[in-house]
Amino acid sequence: MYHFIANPNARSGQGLALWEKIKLKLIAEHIDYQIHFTHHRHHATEIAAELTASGDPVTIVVLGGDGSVDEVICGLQNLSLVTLGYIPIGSGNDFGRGLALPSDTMKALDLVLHSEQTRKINLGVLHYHDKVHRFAVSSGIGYDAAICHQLCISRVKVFFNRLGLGKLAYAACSLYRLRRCQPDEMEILLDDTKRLHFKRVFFASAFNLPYEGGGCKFCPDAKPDDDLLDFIVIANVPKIIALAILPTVFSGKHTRLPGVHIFRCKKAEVHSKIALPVHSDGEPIYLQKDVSFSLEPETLKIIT
Ligand SMILES: Nc1ncnc2c1ncn2[C@@H]1O[C@H](COP(=O)(O)OP(=O)(O)OP(=O)(O)O)[C@@H](O)[C@H]1O
Repeated sequence: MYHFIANPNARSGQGLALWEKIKLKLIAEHIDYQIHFTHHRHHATEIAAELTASGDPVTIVVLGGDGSVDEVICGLQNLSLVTLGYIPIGSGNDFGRGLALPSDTMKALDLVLHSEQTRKINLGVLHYHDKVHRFAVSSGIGYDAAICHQLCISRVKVFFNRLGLGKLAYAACSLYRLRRCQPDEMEILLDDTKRLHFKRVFFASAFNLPYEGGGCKFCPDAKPDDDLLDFIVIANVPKIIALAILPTVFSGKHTRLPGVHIFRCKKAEVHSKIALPVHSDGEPIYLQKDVSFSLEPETLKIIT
């Protein structure tokens, strides 16, 4: 039995129409399934928690964007008994991109239904105050999170999604937020031993997969099954250089530029002098000064 958790609102409202196409194929192939639509933010977390509470093996298929994946993994219990399939119908789809899953809806469905291959992946964990929040792709503090916060409140994403140009929404918000960004000091501690101090930090982010922001390859070498996080800090360069770095992240060539610092670790603690936006898989986690990133001890099985 496949449990589909579907965000009808993904890609600015196109999720429902895509589900109708999927449903026809499931019926035609006599697939045993249940559909669970999300009705509000964080609903996918509640559904995932209910589906995995019993302690029986369960196959869950997420139909949505990176935000939906994030909400589902945050609800999962008994990780070792869960098999997760993913049909990317969001605007960013960096989870699917990072795992090289098909971007075409029907091809992704075909893979979920007929592939016999699975891959065990790590899940990241963001810690803030006394709270934890899992992430599948990336989580960060500063400028990249400010872009995510902006995307959530602006109409730009809806506008570009209607034109089928969802990625441009991220580009537009990146430029808008860069003008307003005030880089400030951060203390960073990696694996309890390596202490770093940066004076003018744009952002500091932990990556489980290479891409965020709809295809920006910030950590080109991040692997989801190496039991490590790739940790990037963009700091100590003038804004004009930060602006020059932005287009190079699509090719991954930014790693050679000044101001780009990439580390590999199991745990990163960040203490920012000022409260800054935080995100987990693009979902806003308010403003924070102290956050840390680590890995979930258990892995999650993904249909690939
Ligand atoms: N029924 C709903 N109505 C309104 N918002 C919803 C509903 N279901 C889920 N959401 C919210 O929609 C947000 C975005 O969802 P999702 O990530 O699936 O799509 P997307 O934003 O188009 O894709 P991406 O995250 O890849 O850019 C999530 O924060 C989720 O909480």
